[in-house]
Amino acid sequence: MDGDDSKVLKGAERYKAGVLKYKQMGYWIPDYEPRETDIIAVFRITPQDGVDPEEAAAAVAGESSTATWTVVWTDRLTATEKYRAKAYRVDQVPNAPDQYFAYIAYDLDLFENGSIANLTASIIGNVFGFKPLKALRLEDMRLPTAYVKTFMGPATGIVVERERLDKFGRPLLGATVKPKLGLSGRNYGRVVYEALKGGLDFTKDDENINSQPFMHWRERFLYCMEAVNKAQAATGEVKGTYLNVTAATMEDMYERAEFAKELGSNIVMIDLVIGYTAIQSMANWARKNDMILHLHRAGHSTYTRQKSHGVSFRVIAKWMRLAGVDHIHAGTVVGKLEGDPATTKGYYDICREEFNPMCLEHGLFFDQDWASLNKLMPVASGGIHAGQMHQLIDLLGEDVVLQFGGGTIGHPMGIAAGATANRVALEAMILARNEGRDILAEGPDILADAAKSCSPLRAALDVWKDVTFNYTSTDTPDFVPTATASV
Ligand SMILES: O=C(COP(=O)(O)O)[C@H](O)[C@H](O)COP(=O)(O)O
Ligand SMILES: [Mg+2]
Repeated sequence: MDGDDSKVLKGAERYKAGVLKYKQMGYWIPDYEPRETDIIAVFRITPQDGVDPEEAAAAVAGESSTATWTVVWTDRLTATEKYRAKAYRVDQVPNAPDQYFAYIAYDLDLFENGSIANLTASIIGNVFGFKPLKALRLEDMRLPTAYVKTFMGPATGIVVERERLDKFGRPLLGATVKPKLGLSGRNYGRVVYEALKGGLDFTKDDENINSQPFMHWRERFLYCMEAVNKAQAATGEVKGTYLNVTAATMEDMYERAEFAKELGSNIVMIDLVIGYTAIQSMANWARKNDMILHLHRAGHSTYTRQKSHGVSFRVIAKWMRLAGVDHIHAGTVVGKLEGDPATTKGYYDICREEFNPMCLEHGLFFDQDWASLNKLMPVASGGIHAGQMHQLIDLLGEDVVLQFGGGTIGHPMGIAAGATANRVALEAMILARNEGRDILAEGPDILADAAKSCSPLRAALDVWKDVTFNYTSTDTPDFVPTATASV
């Protein structure tokens, strides 16, 4: 094409058969002011060498909305200017000369109401394999109220979950049953009973426990619910165990969920790998059946962890709040798995706030109003132990489930003692916080004092005292963090 190839072409020139730049086709509109009802996505783009970043942004807008590689006259049968996504801003990423943040606005009419599958087919569809880009990452999205309101949101929500469990003013405590695979139903149920009787609120199936030859699902559900009922009778507290209903088909998942309900379970669990449509179906089921729905984010790190390509977990957290799960694994900062403090704070805010103000330091690129959707309980899990209680409460706050799998079941005095150590550590720390003490600075002393009258806590502190996971985070914010982030 001759002349200025960054200008939007008009009339006959625009619709002549052939190939045009995406900018010429109208996908780069630098003076576009997004409408209140537009969905906005910010992508991190790494253009191929020699590709103009604005053209790359326009290409992303094109391929994630209406365009193909060549001019098609059938565009003229549509309200094409409305349906074209519009790249309107490109900023260099701080300290990454080959990367750019591209802002793209999408008209609401491009999307079906209440469907994560439909949203994602556009926003993370073809575009991630696009040749002019070396890499592409979806960093954040602004979801307009008009769109948020087409979703049901969390089936139960934090407020109602606490009321059903009759537990207030402190984080909830859980544990993932270990070993992850291989226990028989009877032994599995014993682990659950010991952990709940010892002081935990919840136990949980691990992500990969479904219905294997060593323990079929009905066997697990029967022994687990026997354990829950006995532990409730022994302690006088409400207890729960996340029964993982993840299975090969929706029919199997419904069957398992119905059986969990029949046995009196207050919670069921699914894995992120079941897919967005299955998650939304299970959220609808949970809402109709007064069931808390726990989501384990199994698989997310395959596409969330690397900064240059994939989808940020903050976007997954937003989609999951829309989709309607009640619990979501959101990181621990101090544990065994990836979790920068500032980035993690952004995820927790997405789960728990009514309104997220823009906060680049925590990776939040936009204001986000949650329009009265229920709050989603974040779950901190993965390599944590009682000796970190002060850090966990300081970093993650009160509306969170703290899950100690190895940190309960690996206790030298047994599973119930492991649970007691965690419960005593938690209650000592909440009491100290409520008395106005500086728990971050005084945490180790508070724990040591509590351990004087609790030998299980003493043993936990002794055995895990030196365990930390100090590695450099991969997924860090690009904008200078403010003082130490606490959620
Ligand atoms: O099995 C565990 C934790 O076990 P343990 O407590 O013994 O380490 C969970 O699968 C991880 O928390 C998942 O990670 P994330 O919560 O980051 O999704
Ligand atoms: Mg696990």
